[in-house]
Amino acid sequence: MKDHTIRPELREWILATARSGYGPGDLLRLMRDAGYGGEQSKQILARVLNMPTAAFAAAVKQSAQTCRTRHPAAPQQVVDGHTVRVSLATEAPVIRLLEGLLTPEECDALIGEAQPRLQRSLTVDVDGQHQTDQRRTSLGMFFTIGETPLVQRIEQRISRLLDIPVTHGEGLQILHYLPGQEYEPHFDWFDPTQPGFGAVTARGGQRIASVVMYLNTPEEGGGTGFPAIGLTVTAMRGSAVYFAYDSGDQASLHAGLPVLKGEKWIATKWLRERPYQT
Ligand SMILES: O=C(O)CCC(=O)C(=O)O
Ligand SMILES: [Fe+2]
Repeated sequence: MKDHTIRPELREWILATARSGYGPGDLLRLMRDAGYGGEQSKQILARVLNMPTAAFAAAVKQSAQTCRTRHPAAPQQVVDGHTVRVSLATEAPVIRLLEGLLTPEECDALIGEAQPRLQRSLTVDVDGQHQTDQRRTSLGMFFTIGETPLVQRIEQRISRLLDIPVTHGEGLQILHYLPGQEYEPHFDWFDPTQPGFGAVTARGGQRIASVVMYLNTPEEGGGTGFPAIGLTVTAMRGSAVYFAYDSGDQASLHAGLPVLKGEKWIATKWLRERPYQT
């Protein structure tokens, strides 16, 4: 298609709409709603946005798979007959306290399945490499998606509760902390200014939300702290803290506070904006 066949008003409208935050998929839908054919719309949009048509089509496909989690609403949500109470909510950052996300039996069984496979926890450095880290002294392990019937059931429950496909989840991570062990304040999203950003987001894109599930109640300490708002969530068996963020949300800073007495077991589910499981 020749450039001169695109009317200047249309070109202006496309550019203005794209600048105001509409993605390739939205633009395509709007053009079709306005009566343009699918192929014709793709070609016009690719031309105005200065992209090869194939790259534009790939961007549409990607943006169609991009999603956000739904923040569970108070007072409770019933998922597959299982009641989850939403007992605290903040909006900046977005946090929901989820009581009864797991049953005591599920907590114990999950610990039992993870225990034989624990290893020193790793963190992801700025180059996307995994490494041991002084800031994170717990032992941990990862399940693969749907690895056991129990893991599958928990993943299904989270998926329904947050309205996001299971495929957007990273494998469930189990962590075990002993007295003195902690996870110092950090963000779960990947920093776009770091050199490893491309590598860690190549599959699944950015992280958009976390669910930290408490598998036991530590005798003392071991809550999850949100220092930007001065909030400490108590670690209590079966409950969970859900928090959602966009990259750069400084208020989502959080920490696994030191266990003072007893031990702490958690299961963490990190969610990505696009499918992570292929
Ligand atoms: O241990 C906690 O309470 C927080 C864990 C955490 O922040 C994480 O696994 O990303
Ligand atoms: Fe975290």
